[in-house]
Amino acid sequence: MAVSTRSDAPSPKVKLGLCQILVGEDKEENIERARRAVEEAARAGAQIVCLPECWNGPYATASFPLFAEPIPPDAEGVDKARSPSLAMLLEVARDCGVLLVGGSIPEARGGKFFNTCVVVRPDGRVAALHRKVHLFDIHVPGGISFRESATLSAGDSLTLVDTSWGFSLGLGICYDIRFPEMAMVLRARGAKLLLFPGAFNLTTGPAHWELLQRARAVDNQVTGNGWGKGRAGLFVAAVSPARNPAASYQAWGHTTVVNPWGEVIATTGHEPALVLADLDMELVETTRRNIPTAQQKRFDLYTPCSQVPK
Ligand SMILES: NC(=O)CCC(=O)C(=O)O
Repeated sequence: MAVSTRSDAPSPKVKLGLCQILVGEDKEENIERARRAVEEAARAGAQIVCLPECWNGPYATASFPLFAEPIPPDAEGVDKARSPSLAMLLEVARDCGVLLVGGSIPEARGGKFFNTCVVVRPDGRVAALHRKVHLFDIHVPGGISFRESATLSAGDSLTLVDTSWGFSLGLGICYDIRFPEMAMVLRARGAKLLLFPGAFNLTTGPAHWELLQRARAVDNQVTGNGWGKGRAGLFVAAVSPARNPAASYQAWGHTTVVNPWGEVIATTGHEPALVLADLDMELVETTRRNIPTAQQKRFDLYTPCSQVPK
């Protein structure tokens, strides 16, 4: 697997490893590929490792129920036969001693299916579950049509994970990145890194994948006085599957990390790759001090969008 790495962080505090893996029709193979990718990331020194959206089976509405697994709230009770993807995540996080953001897998729960990200601590305990809250239902004539809601249900809460490096990371899944309100709430609750397992496509990928990451990195902080030489916002990373020519849905790839100034500090093409980036979380503090828009917001002038008459 190609290793792509680039970072301008002056004093690295945490190393991120993003696994852009190939996903096919064979669930067992997908699980083994994901396990090997996490191991490779850990060997390369990654402390936080992230897999892509829907890595245990094809990204297709008909496949979600077929590849879905129960995700019991108490990981102790995991039945390896029924939840082999989850069992692997718990095992490999513990074996490698990494904080593992387990991309997403389809989850079977109460007669419904969700697109769910499991986060596992380095000791193998589940830290959080994020169920994709914005379902990918779009129709771009001549481009892409997709309706996740044909087989999936939406989650109903936002997810933040505290880390042993003294910062919280906010989670979203793919289409969730298009909703700045969600990023703003995660940031307001303390997120300094937003991670999005995702799978954009060949229509929206070239147009919006990088743009949205750069926007989310800076959009809470870009205006105001005192620019100085500071930087703005928070770190954002999005992790895609590699492109599989045999798949019905062609993933864009281009797993990317953006710093709080909105600069791409690590990225790759559409082949399988491990993308590494050193994150200096102090940059987040510096930028928030130098461009203090959080303190300058005029909430007295902003009618909440939900209350604006249609
Ligand atoms: N899997 C997804 O949610 C895809 C989102 C996407 O491609 C977009 O343009 O948004």
